[in-house]
Amino acid sequence: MTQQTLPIIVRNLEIAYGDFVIQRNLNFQVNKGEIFVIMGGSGCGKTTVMRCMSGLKPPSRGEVLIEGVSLWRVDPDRRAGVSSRFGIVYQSGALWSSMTLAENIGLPLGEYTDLSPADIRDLAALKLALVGLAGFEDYYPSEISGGMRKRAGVARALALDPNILFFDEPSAGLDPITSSHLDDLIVQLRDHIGMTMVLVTHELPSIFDIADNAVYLDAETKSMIATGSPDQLLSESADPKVRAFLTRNGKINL
Ligand SMILES: Nc1ncnc2c1ncn2[C@@H]1O[C@H](COP(=O)(O)OP(=O)(O)OP(=O)(O)O)[C@@H](O)[C@H]1O
Repeated sequence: MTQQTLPIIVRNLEIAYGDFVIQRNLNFQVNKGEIFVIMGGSGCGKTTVMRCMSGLKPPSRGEVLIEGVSLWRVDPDRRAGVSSRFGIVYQSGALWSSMTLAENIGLPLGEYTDLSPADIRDLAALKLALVGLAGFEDYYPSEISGGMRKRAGVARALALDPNILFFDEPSAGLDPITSSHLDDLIVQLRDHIGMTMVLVTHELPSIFDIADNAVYLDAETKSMIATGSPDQLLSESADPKVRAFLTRNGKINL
């Protein structure tokens, strides 16, 4: 795959808050149609790296190439154009509590398209059906379960037909069964729509069940110490931190 067709290349990336560097020397790529996980212990910078990859926070050094376009070196208008092809699913679902699910999903459609209100409603219903919420158009977020709210958050992120979907801790606050259903949905969307997915998570079941490739960020050295498929990292990584992370709680037997 050439640089132009690779969805995401992260090159020599450094992220910082003010003078405080969180991660540096990050180099990895995300292939088209893959589920890519950013993993690591609490506070190592996973969410910040994802914010940088999705156009929300500028890096202090290095670059993020999206299909060959350097996201932080182009002008803000071009960056907004590239970012408009991203969908972001936030931990909380980020739904407006005073709006129905259909209205929540219709919001970006009303803002960024010329579709009529009737078409917007139809499209919102279609996106809800895609995530298994057909018939829930007129429900308010408070009237559905936590797992359903996450799905509605996914439907909203799908509203503008993104080519890359970013998830921040999709399983946060969900029980293991609901979380595994959400993982199934992520795989289905990738398989049926061919979207590229980037997930921040430290949930081992998700990492081993759905990730094609991953990067491990280490808080101590402030850099990535491994990248590859989780199975490959488990069997080949000599780094004790990566092995400890992937085998913690005795969930995986070596
Ligand atoms: N807006 C901010 N200003 C200053 N420091 C911040 C800000 N947001 C995060 N940080 C710090 O940056 C570091 C990385 O945070 P980040 O949320 O990216 O890590 P994470 O790996 O996603 O954490 P977690 O797994 O706990 O959600 C942390 O030390 C955090 O305290």
